[in-house]
Amino acid sequence: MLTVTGLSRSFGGVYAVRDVSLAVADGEVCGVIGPNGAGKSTLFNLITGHLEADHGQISFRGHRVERLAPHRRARLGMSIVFQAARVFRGMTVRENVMVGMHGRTGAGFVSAALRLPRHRRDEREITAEAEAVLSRVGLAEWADRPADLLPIGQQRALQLARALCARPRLLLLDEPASGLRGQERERLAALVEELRADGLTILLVEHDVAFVTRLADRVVVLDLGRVIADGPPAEVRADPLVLAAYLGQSA
Ligand SMILES: Nc1ncnc2c1ncn2[C@@H]1O[C@H](COP(=O)(O)OP(=O)(O)OP(=O)(O)O)[C@@H](O)[C@H]1O
Repeated sequence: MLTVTGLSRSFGGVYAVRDVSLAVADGEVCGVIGPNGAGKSTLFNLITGHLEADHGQISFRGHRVERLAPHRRARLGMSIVFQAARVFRGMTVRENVMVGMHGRTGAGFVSAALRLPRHRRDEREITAEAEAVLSRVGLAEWADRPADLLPIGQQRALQLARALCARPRLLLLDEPASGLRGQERERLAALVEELRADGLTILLVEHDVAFVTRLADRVVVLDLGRVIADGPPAEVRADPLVLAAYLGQSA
C-alpha cells in the first residue's frame, strides 16, 4: 500500500527525519512511535505532502507521490485525521460530515442554487451517506447536535467520520489519542479495531506507546529522526535500543 524509501528532511541543517524507510501492507495497522522530537510529526507531514522531502521516495498504491500536492495524494486514497483538527462550530454533527462531501458530487453550484432535481438527488445521497458513516463511528444518535458541544472523544470520532467519507484506502492518524482520557481512549481504540476488521489500512502516529502497541500489527520506532526498530509490538517493546531511547528521555 505504502512504501517509504530513504526519506530525509532537515530544518536549518539538523535532520528531523533521516534516511527513513518503512512499508505498510494492505490491511495492516502500522504504528509509528518515538520519544519527543523523534521526527514522528515530520514523517507524517512528509507522507501526506504537507512537507516536502529533501531526499527519498514515497510510493502509494504503485504511484510515486513524493512530489505530489496533498490533495492529489488524497485523490489517490490517502485520508488524514490531523491532531489539531477542529470541528466546524455552529453546525450539527451531520452537517460537519456533509460539508466535506459536496465537492465530490456531480451537480455544481448552479443546480444547487436553482434546486434542480439533480441537486436534490445529490442531497439525498449525501444525507444517506453521512448517516451511514456516522453509524459506523457510533455517532448516529448525535447527528442533530451541535458538533462543538460534543465531548472531545466524540469530536475525535467525528473527525474520523469525515476522513472516512472520502472512502480512503489508507487512513493516516496523527496522535489520535492525545487529550483523551481512559474511557474515551478505550472507545477510540475499539473504533480503530473495527476499522481494521473492515480491512482498512491504517498508519497511526502516536505518542502513547500502550495505545499503539495494543492496536498495531507492526510498530516502527523513530529516535532522533532514524528508524531504530521495526517489528511486531511485543518484539519492539523488548528491544534494548527502544528501551534505551525512552529511558534516555525520562532520565
Ligand atoms: N518546522 C520546523 N522547523 C524547525 N525544526 C523543526 C520543524 N519541525 C520539526 N522540527 C524539529 O525536528 C525534530 C523532530 O520534530 P517532530 O515534531 O517531527 O518530532 P515528534 O516526534 O513529532 O515530536 P513530539 O512527540 O514532541 O511531537 C525536532 O528536533 C524539532 O525541533
